Amino acid sequence: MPLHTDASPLPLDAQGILELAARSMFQLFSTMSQGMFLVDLSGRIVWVNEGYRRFLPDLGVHSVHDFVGRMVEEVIPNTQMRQVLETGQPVLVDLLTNKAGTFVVSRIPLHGDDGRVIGAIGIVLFDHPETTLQPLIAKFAQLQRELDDARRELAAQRSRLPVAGPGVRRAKHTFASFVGASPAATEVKRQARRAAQSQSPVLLLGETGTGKELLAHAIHAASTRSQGPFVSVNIAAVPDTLLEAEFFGVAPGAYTGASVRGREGKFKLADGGTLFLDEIGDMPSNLQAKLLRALQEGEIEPLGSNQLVPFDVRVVAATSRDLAALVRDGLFREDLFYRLHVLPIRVPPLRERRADIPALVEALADDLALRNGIAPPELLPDALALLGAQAWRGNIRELRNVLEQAAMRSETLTVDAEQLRQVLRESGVEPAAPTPDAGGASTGDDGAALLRPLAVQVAELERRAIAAALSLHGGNKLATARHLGISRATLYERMGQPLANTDK
Ligand SMILES: Nc1ncnc2c1ncn2[C@@H]1O[C@H](COP(=O)(O)OP(=O)(O)OP(=O)(O)O)[C@@H](O)[C@H]1O
Repeated sequence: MPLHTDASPLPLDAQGILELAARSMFQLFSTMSQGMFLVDLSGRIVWVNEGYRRFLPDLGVHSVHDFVGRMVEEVIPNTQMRQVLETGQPVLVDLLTNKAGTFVVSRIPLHGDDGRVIGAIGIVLFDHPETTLQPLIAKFAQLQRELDDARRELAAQRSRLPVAGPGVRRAKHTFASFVGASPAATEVKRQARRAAQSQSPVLLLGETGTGKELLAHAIHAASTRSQGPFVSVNIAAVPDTLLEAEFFGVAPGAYTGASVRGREGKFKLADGGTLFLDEIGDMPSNLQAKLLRALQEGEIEPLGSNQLVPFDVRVVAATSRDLAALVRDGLFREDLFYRLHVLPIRVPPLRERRADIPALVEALADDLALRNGIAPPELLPDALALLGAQAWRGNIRELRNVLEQAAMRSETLTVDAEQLRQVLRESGVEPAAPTPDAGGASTGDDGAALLRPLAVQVAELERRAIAAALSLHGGNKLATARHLGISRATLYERMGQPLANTDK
């Protein structure tokens, strides 16, 4: 292709092309950047473009005449232009913070014909990077957090301190972290607080993302074992073949390839503290028997050892599966079920406590802001109403994810209903239409509902209580009646069924 045509008159010589390229790039930077200025070899400002002038008031300079002719350090605090003049090395991207704000800047030396530095050019690529570069900064903040976590875990493994090995920590949450003041949330916290006072096993039952793990931490933190370790095992996440070693540990040199020092299992690591067994419904059946024996005897037998090791652990188990149904189907041992089912707590799904949504949104937004180094996203009223109407099958975890994605996409840090709809659709959920009280302003228990005849309201409450207790106990009527503090006969009567003697 010819370089020199009438339509595109490119110079033919290399020098000409270079000069043209330099001029074009200079113009590009001048228009695309937020501002530019030039200093001579002594560091004196000799030129400033139109864009840069708007920073002058924040730098405390009243006119361009007070800027041009001054030494760069006098008017731009923290500038690194002098280093560029002295070393001749460009700084392509840097953050500069001074009284005018934080800026992403470039500094490029200017060379004379003989190759020597004769000055430098300063370019403000972005101002307010905390908003313009938000996705980048958020990503960086997240990577930094992950790096910090990994470093902490590594340091603790090295020093073999049980408090910070993977899954071994002091409790991260207390009851104050469990946000919610609706009747359902208050009741679950009441039950969990009572459970914290006891040494018996606790079984947390509830859909995914309802806060079972958070409650397990809180129970530990409020128990007499709070100074001991909190150790968790997510049974669904560990391959079946590794679970036994994970639970009970491995004796030194137990098998070819086993470490000479052996490995402590989670039971031993949790000694004196709480062992949280998450997704207990996924426990393989051969291990169920071993877990039952360990719980009954208070002793474990590490793999490859024939010695029994005592442990002192309080077990909190959790599952999102219907454990009673698993027992009925022969997939979960009944004796283990009863061993764990001493203090069952049903953790309600979010749709049963919609009144908590505004408070949860506020707490989650603050937490997101803290973790990502941003201002908390602010939800407009239509956005809150939309959130209040969703089914939330993934419960609070899903709410958190939706908020996080919406906040990351919003350029203004306010989130409206349309942005949320988009996020919901992209995660495969068809958004439900907002309902008038969906923002949680009303709990649904007040207003017109409270003015209905008392008998109607009492009957409705009774129906809901029985349904909830039946579901918690997998349809077991005896356990349901006990839970509700009524006789089995009363339960049948309220359910409108004849008393069945064969029923448990
Ligand atoms: N009441 C609450 N207040 C504030 N945050 C909550 C609450 N409940 C849950 N969360 C947050 O929601 C997320 C999911 O909670 P958590 O992991 O405890 O749920 P889970 O029931 O154990 O879920 P899974 O069954 O999937 O393990 C976490 O980020 C947790 O901090």
